[in-house]
Amino acid sequence: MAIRQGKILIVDDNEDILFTLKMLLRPRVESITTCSDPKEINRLVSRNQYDVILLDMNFTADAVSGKEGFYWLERILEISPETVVILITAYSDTEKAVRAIKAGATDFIPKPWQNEKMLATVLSALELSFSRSEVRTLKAQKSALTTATEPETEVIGESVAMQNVFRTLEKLKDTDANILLQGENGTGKDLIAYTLHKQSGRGKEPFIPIDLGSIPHELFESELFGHEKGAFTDADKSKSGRIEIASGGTLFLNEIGNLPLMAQSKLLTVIEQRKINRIGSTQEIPIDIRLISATNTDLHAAVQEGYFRQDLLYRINTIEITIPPLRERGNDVTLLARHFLQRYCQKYKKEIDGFSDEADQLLKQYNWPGNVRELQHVIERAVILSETRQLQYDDFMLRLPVSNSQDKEGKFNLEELEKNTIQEVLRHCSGNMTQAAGLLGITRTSLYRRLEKYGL
Ligand SMILES: Nc1ncnc2c1ncn2[C@@H]1O[C@H](COP(=O)(O)OP(=O)(O)OP(=O)(O)O)[C@@H](O)[C@H]1O
Repeated sequence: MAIRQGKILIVDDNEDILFTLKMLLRPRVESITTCSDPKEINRLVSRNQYDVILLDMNFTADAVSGKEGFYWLERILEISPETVVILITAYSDTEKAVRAIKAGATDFIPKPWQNEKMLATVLSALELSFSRSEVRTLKAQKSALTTATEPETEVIGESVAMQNVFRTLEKLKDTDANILLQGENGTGKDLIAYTLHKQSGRGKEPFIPIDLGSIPHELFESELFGHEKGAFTDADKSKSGRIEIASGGTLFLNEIGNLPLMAQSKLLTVIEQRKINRIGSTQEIPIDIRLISATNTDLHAAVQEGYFRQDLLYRINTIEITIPPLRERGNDVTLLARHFLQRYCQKYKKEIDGFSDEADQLLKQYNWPGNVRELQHVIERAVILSETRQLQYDDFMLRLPVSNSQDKEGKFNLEELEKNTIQEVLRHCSGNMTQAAGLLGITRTSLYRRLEKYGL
């Protein structure tokens, strides 16, 4: 007969009973812990996530009333409200049984028990514990779904570069292939990932994003894989990870290049075996996810440099899509600028018809190191500050030494422009990194990366 997954704790001060129960349950249940001293309950339950606890009602201090059993039942449910507790007693009566159930026990077994009945009760208690855990996962999914904001727009673009992207997206409509989106910050990778999800057969299932660029390294694994109570110092509750929550739908791993090597190998195992173990648990949870990843770094170079696992890259990049930077999208800048102008005029109840010629020229000539996100911020800020019916050059606060940045052949030197922009913005923000990153429309991490690159 199959062994049932799950962790059981048996608490009874009679060693013979502990031994007999262990022998009875061992062939059918994966993990059994016994304990003869109820004072150990606090420690054990705080550090482990038991699915079911079999608890004696009468210990040596008071052999008959069951008071101790009720006391320990309360303690257990205080520490771990999700645990299924079954009470066992030699002095059973209906009144005690009713009290036990009211106090939160799931079942009540009189001593001496019949083996078959005991086994059936324990197995259905395990079943109940797993259903409860499924309900918790569904609740976590629901809250992740309600907190994940839906994009306010569809992907806008008429340039050749974007039309190529749209053609690839169209081909991927009915596939479940793992996709890697590559592109600079703010180019629209999040938005495209969401669009891919919505167009797929999983469109009605959850889309669960996780931004590996913004969560602290020490939380990566617990965010991704979840954890059991007691798995580490601060783990006072069990928690489903994002992979588990995304099951049935799409998991979007943004800034996957930030994943440390240790977590990379765990992720690889998850993708290959299609199951996960929460941290601190041996229980395997089957998962069914479509994976979309995004990065602003060159993962192939990271593989060469030893920062990224090649086998993982091959798993996540069945199809690789490069999202072009805004400066390579020609007239899309104007198209997007008009789109954002309309949106923010509505939001801030302003009446602005368009851009002055000078402002229009600036939008076209500017380098947009922070891409669409930067354009969006620039327009929003300009709409808020503008006092005229047309947005003016000065409203954008983008005075760039554009003409000085032409190289000998008369072409714009993009790196030079980016460096100048960063310097200008840093001066403008008096060196405040968070503010500067916000104005540039990039994350603080990528601002630091660029400062390092340009030796600023
Ligand atoms: N083609 C587009 N049409 C309309 N809006 C866009 C487009 N591309 C990006 N945006 C908007 O620009 C903002 C930044 O886009 P998004 O967050 O998708 O970029 P990203 O590449 O994922 O950035 P990061 O690398 O920093 O995570 C969002 O508000 C998004 O809705």
